[in-house]
Amino acid sequence: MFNKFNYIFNRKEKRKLLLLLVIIIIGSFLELLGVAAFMPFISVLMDTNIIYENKILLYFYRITNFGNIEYFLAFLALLICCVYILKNIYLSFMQNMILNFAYNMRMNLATNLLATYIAEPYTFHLTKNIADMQRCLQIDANQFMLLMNATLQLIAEIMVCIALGIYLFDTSHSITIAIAVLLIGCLGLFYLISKKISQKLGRQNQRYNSKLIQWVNQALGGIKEVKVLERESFFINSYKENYKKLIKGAKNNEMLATIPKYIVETVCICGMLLAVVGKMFFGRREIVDFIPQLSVFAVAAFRLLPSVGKINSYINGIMYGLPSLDLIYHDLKEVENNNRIIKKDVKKTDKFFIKEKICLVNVRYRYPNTDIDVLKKINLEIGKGKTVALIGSSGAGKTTLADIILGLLQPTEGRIMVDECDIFDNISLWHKSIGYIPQNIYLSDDTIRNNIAFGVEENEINDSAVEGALRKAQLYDFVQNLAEGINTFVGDRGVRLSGGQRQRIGIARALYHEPDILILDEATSALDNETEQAVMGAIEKLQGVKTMIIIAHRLTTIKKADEIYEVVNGELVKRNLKDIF
Ligand SMILES: Nc1ncnc2c1ncn2[C@@H]1O[C@H](COP(=O)(O)OP(=O)(O)OP(=O)(O)O)[C@@H](O)[C@H]1O
Repeated sequence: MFNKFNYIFNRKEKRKLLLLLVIIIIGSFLELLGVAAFMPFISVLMDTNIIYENKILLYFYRITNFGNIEYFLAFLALLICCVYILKNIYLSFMQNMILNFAYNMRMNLATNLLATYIAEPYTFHLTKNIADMQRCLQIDANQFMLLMNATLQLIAEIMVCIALGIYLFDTSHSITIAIAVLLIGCLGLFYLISKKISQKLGRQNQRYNSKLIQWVNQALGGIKEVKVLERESFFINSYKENYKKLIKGAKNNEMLATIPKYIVETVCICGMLLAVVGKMFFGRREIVDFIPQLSVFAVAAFRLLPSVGKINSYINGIMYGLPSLDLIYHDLKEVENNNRIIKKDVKKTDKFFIKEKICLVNVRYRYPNTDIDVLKKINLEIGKGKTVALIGSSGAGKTTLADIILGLLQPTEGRIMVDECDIFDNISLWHKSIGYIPQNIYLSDDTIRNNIAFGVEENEINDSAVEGALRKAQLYDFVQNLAEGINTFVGDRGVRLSGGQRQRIGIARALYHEPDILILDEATSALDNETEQAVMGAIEKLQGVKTMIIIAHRLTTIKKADEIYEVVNGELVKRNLKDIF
């Protein structure tokens, strides 16, 4: 566990943690002071002669110069109040620091995880389940925070128990030993039994949480099909079934965490009474002599009982959270070992300027964990300003080829060159030069303006570029007629727009940053003939100005292409316009 913490925390966080530990140690001494402060007060209350027997008490009695025991007692009471006020102010400050640290850790961890997931190669996302990543970012990061908080609180409570234990041992060996033996025995046994159960419940909790997210995504993501097929109850029941299993585990774990509280209370009270009874029968002193000691034990118990109970619930919390720590550690380690495409810093205005051509040289591609080459030996030259169309049957490998040209997939063999440069030498620069229009445009629940600029801060959006892109995508008139124009919200995934409008927003998005190269992957296949023609008309106007790669099923969309290639058995075969039409 500590190795994993060591891996997850950065240097700054480790320094903060060290500082917190020092603050916690000081806090436990203050707790001790809170209990110990009662001893002189009770002793003087029981027997005023103590003042003359105890050097410190005598010193205070003399310098305060009250001359009256009642006033001196009131002074001691006031002193205890002050100790408690200061101690508790300090402890609240300490708690605030612990919570701050744990919550900040949660935020940093979740942000780091998201950043690492996003930075991963596209192939990582092809194999990873989104619900698992969502759970890791939300639920596991939160579990980690709870685990972190529980560990710090556990250290604080253990420190308090040790400090108070030493003090109590000094006050009465027998009572302390009796209680300690009983406590360690009972709680040790309980811990051994509950450890495995808690970890198992934690792992179950992870699994069911993932499933819950998955059911929500499936039910709401496919709401149209769910409604038309009237499968509402299937999704609701599946969700509820999972929830039942989740809450059963969570409840059992909560229960497991509360049991020690009752054990501790029973053991402490029984232990203390046993020790007193033992002293009464076998001790050599009068029972009245033990009253100050017993009072201190009562005060200590008042502080210690909840503390020991909490220690157990923290241990339980740690066990329950361990699977989340394992998973976060595993995910961070996994991505560390992946070969990421190294990105170089580029200026906003930088671009790849094609002088002559884009070349695909002997490109071979095989998806990870498969044993078939989807693309075998692709050689292709696309001259500057030319439009190349790629056709082929379903599953032939057109999208794979587009993803390789986009730099999302790295060829298993071969290179993608822009004049003399390999695009993977500076992938950011390449991405700035291309506009990509996929078959399904992802629209966020935001305005048309923000969806076109996509991922650009609102105050940095270039409105004339948005307008230009809208015009080129044949959307300008439609947007002008909307009551709120470009500030109209499109709804989640663009539900308030028609398929054709969504597609054209995607085209406008690709054109917004004025790329030199356009890659269209079945970009117009969802549009009706008329809209498709209008959009293709707009795209055809860019012919000669931009270098274009068009993947299409409908041959009408590639009529004006300069060259046509068909993907057959993982290879490219040049086709003639006349042969196709
Ligand atoms: N993530 C993946 N892992 C393994 N194999 C994959 C993966 N994605 C695609 N494939 C396989 O690669 C082959 C080519 O798929 P691709 O999507 O490139 O075809 P396509 O020509 O674009 O098809 P369509 O026209 O139907 O979109 C298919 O046989 C497909 O099963």
